[in-house]
Amino acid sequence: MPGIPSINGESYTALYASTAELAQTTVDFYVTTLDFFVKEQTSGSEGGIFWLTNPEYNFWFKVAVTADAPPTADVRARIAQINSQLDLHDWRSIQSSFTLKTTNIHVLIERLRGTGAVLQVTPDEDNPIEVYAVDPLGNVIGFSAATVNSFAVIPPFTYVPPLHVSSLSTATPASRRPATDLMPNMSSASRRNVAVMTSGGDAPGMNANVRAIIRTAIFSGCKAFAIYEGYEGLVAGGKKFIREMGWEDVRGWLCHGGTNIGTARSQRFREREGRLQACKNLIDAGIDALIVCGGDGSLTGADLFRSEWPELIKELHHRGDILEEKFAKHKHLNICGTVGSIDNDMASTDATIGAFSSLARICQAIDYIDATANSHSRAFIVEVMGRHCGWLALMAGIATCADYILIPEKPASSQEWQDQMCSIIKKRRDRGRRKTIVIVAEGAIALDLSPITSKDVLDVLVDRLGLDTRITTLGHVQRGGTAVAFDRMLATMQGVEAVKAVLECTPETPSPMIAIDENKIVRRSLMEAVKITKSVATAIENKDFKHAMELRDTDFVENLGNFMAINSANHNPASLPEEKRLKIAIINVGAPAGGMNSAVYSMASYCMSRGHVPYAIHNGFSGLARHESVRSLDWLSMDGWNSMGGSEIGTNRTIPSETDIGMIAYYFSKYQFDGLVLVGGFEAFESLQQLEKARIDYSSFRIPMVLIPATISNNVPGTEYSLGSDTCLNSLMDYCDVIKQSASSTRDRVFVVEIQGGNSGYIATYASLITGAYCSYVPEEGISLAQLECDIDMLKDQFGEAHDLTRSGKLVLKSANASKVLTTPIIAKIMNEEGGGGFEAKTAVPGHVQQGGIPSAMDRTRAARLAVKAVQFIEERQEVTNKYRNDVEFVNDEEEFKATASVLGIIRSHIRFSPIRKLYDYETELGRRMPKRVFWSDLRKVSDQLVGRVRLPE
Ligand SMILES: Nc1ncnc2c1ncn2[C@@H]1O[C@H](COP(=O)(O)OP(=O)(O)OP(=O)(O)O)[C@@H](O)[C@H]1O
Ligand SMILES: O=P(O)(O)OC[C@H]1O[C@](O)(CO)[C@@H](O)[C@@H]1O
Ligand SMILES: [Mg+2]
Repeated sequence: MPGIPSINGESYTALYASTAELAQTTVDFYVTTLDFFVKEQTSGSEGGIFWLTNPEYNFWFKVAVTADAPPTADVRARIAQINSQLDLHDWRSIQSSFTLKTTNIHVLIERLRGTGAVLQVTPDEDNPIEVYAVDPLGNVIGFSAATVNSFAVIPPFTYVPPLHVSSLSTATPASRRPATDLMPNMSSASRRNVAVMTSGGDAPGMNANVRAIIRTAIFSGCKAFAIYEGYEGLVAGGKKFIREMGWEDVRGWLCHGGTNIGTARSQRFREREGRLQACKNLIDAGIDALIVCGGDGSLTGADLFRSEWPELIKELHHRGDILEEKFAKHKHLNICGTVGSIDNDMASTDATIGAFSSLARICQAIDYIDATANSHSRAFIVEVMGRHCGWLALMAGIATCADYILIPEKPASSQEWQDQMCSIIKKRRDRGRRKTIVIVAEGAIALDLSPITSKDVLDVLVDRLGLDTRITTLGHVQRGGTAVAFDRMLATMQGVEAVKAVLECTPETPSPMIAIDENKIVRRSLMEAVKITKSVATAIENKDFKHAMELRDTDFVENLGNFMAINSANHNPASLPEEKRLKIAIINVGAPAGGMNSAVYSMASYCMSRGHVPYAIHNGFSGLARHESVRSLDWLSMDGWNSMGGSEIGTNRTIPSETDIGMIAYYFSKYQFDGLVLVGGFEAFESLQQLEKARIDYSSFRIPMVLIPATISNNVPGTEYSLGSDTCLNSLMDYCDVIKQSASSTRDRVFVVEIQGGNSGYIATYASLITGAYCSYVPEEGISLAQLECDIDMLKDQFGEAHDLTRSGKLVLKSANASKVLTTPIIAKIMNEEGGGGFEAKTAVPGHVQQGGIPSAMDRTRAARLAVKAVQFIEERQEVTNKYRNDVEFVNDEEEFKATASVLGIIRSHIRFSPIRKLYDYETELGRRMPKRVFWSDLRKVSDQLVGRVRLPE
């Protein structure tokens, strides 16, 4: 050991790694930069971040050291001083050691040696320290966050062969570019051979899931395998069915429908003998982690396989089919489920991969049928899939305003459903509706569990109502086509999380299933999820329908309640007594966004079902101030609005202060509104803030007011989801798919696509993730020349590697506001200039096409859910606003009163009402019209990771 000099006379205790570790030295590393590092989300954490590099292999990684201590000026100064002492390009100058001392810890980087960097750490007694390595994209890798007390050794690096060769090219100077192929990741002991399979009915998004799993596994230093033909392939085994996959093998898969690795319904796997063979095949292929993407059946099979594994392997060992060494190595099956099925019938997750794509197909078909039904004044019975689950039928019913739905979860006696259906349809027809749509889930049943078929429904409509009726069975069209934006995102994020999960699992960890809870990707217990799913079937078999419904996710129950209420509109007696009925206004503010019409329709219909009078304020606040544009909404005039884009009641960006707020207050008073629903983006947010502020002067504003965020930019503080953003992503995705196809066919072409979104990079980031764009430039990051140069170099390399032989079109997405100087045409010009003829760059500007035409099924159904919640909020807060209606004194101070003007948002796994005052004062960057915190930053890393983009350290 060389002597350890002290810096600035700091004292420390030196502890050394085992000499065995040091003896394995193969390459020297050196510190290239040293920065101050604040660990995100842990207030007061601090430490140092170190970039280590190995010049020979062009490989970089970071070591971060943090401690729970507030960063002091003293610490910052000391780190800066150490920084200045380092010659960043001469490793010899730091051959000897240096010390970092923060308020709580000493960190000594004694020597940075080939197979591992030795960190020596002396923690303050009460403050254990987290030491971990992160890769060049900032992901925590191999050496997971661990609490250490004395020292930590970054495990040996493994040279991963360059599977995505293009990012390995030496054309870019080694000093500037980390090679993502050479991830150090984990010790060989913890490296895994990760396999993925798809099973059950194919579902749009399965390919995105497989792509994410394969690439994340490779990125993490694992070998990746695909098992072809589902469990059938697993039972058959061998190289034909269990194939190692490379980075390039899944290129372009994001936009493919179905599953490229095949799927099956396997009888053999249902037998123990088949599973025994599957066990052997997995072990023979050396696979030690299996990710199954499938529906309830597939995951039930996976759970059974997991539980039987110890017995299966023992039997194989006993028979002599596997040797001792393999028996010891594979004692535990590391398994994980990603839920892929159009049926959305798996418990513990809000959505399965493919369900929203299927819903989109159904809605599109019903939109088409609507036109012909309307023309002939006919009734149509549309039969949809879903097996024993009514989710598709229910959500399609909400999205298309169907007249009636029949689903397995809500069986009724023949008499009951026939009477109810006929009564609703008759009243609607009497009111002038020319068409009738009934959606029948294929699993619909009556109380005695006998199936209700489309033909049964047809007979009733013909015999009792005399309607000219047709049946349309949508069939496998529902499973076809490319995945919608949400499914591509869900599948990708689930894939990334699944690989993380299998790498983190220990034999003690219960097998996970990757789920989504509102807007958050979460891990759930596979066993639990399977258990609950099974109990739904059992409850139905036992005719315990109430319990079956309770076992479905809460939003299923909520959506069903909403459908029933909205559907009854003003045909049934109102559900509230006279004295509780209100006058509620709705207004659209800002640019048009998909789902605005559905929000108005659902709000008005729900109001009618309760006995409230819904009013629409047409043409925004300027419309109201100038033209008294208040109209009550009648049911028939809103017929068909759900499938229409834009805003039928008009919308504009005027906020109250820009028009006559006194007039607005006057009209609120004249119409005696008891509540206001605003639907819109940042202007709606500002409008709500101004009305809230003006409550002190105008008592007519002392009513509950709620904002449903609706903007393609998704930049409203207090929510992670705005209506219209999904529609926008889908239209942008379709646009990008077409552009990419053109670029790929022409070969060697890059399209720089200009994306809207104001100062929010949300759309560009998500679009990049779901289209497989090479990169996105967003306002939050700006565009550095160094990064642009690096990107151009990488593109050049990648096109160079492709040698014109493969489909090699690329997309670069650029938010219009990412840079004032580096505009879209200029970026394309620079690319052409600097690309050295290696590729051609062109621009594409989708402009307002991004607002989308017909709103997506997700925007329509979420609009309905949020609109009902908004009305419920207004009902619930009446008492509070009444209390303060004449009490100016409290208007400014009372928390409960302030909270009656709120934003209705989805935040991670919660639906939340956040008081506008709190959001405006503390969580908004007014100048940039943005929330202070964006929730999607991590997604950018995933995006980069999945296309092998190299990100320079900031
Ligand atoms: N109880 C079980 N035991 C063993 N294997 C099972 C079990 N249930 C299902 N599987 C396996 O999973 C395969 C797929 O199951 P299933 O046909 O129910 O589709 P799924 O995964 O539910 O997807 P989807 O419903 O979307 O078609 C089956 O063919 C079978 O091989
Ligand atoms: O494609 P298959 O094997 O006929 O199965 C159809 C079934 O698969 C699903 O599409 C998915 O489970 C169900 O909705 C439908 O009942
Ligand atoms: Mg199923």
